[in-house]
Amino acid sequence: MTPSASSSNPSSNHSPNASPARGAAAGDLPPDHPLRAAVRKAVDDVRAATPLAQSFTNFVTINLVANAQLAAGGTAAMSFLPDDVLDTAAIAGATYVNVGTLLPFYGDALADIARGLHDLGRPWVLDPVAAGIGATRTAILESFRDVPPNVVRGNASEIIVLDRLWGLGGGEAGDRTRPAGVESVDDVESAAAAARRVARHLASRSPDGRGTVAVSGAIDLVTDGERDYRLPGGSAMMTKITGAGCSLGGVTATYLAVADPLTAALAASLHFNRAAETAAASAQGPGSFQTAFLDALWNTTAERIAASPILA
Ligand SMILES: Nc1ncnc2c1ncn2[C@@H]1O[C@H](COP(=O)(O)OP(=O)(O)OP(=O)(O)O)[C@@H](O)[C@H]1O
Ligand SMILES: Cc1ncsc1CCO
Ligand SMILES: [Mg+2]
Repeated sequence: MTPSASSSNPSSNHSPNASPARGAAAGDLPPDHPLRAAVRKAVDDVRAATPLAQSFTNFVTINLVANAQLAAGGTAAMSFLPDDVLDTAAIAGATYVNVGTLLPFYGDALADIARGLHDLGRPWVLDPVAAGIGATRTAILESFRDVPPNVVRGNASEIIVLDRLWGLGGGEAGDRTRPAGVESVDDVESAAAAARRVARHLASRSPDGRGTVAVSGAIDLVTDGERDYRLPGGSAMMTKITGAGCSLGGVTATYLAVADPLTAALAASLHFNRAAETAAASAQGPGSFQTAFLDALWNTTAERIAASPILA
């Protein structure tokens, strides 16, 4: 189906010459580019190995996160206590942390979990949902600064705020944006500089020197701080189901269980975009779209995901 919100959706434009981004002279990566082989391998490896990625996530979308991880080929486990999360981290391929809904004990718990994951050297993905709203969430996100994740996945407003909270050089006078609840009020391109700064910060704190930020929106942006990759397509129907972003974060953790941060973020975002296009073609509205989307996550081939437009 074609929702009215998709009139500006570039999903039908898969041309290598698709307008990439403000000021960027980007072209599609060639078919033999190593990143395409890495993405294809990650998709195959998840389906072969069914890796566990655990989640500490919000209670609005927790079921969709688990189901998307299963449909992508992984397995799920949800945990909220530091001892439970850190014991599970030892056997999980990666951990997903989402700060969408907070409870009083989360402040201490999440600071302990981030420190523990760092000390154990276990990879994790942060989804800084609603960054900038509430002193408790701000304190939690600030506590991650020195023991940060390997991947940050969020919408544009969340990435802009995280850059500011971590004092990475953004936050010019007057730049006081924050999400409207969990929704972005900024477009992806306005978060590009912040995304690069956050990615470089992640890399600087990681023993392997790698870190990646994925900014979701009409054209997703994935950056390792050195190079930007723009991923057109998907469906605006994704904004009509709750948890599209949360489940993308969970599936990014699934891919992080088998791949490096950049490959994991690319594979998850590309997988979501292709599955969303398939789902939109048959859905009658948000309910059937969510069902069709899970089916499409399951059925989309590694070849199709790896052949996606990747503008760099
Ligand atoms: N206009 C759009 N056109 C195509 N795809 C979109 C559009 N907006 C969002 N998406 C896709 O939806 C998914 C979730 O991105 P979004 O930016 O909505 O996350 P979010 O705001 O964190 O969502 P939530 O917090 O509600 O789970 C991504 O795969 C993204 O590519
Ligand atoms: C609606 C909502 N509220 C807190 S988290 C969440 C899910 C989308 O991020
Ligand atoms: Mg979100």
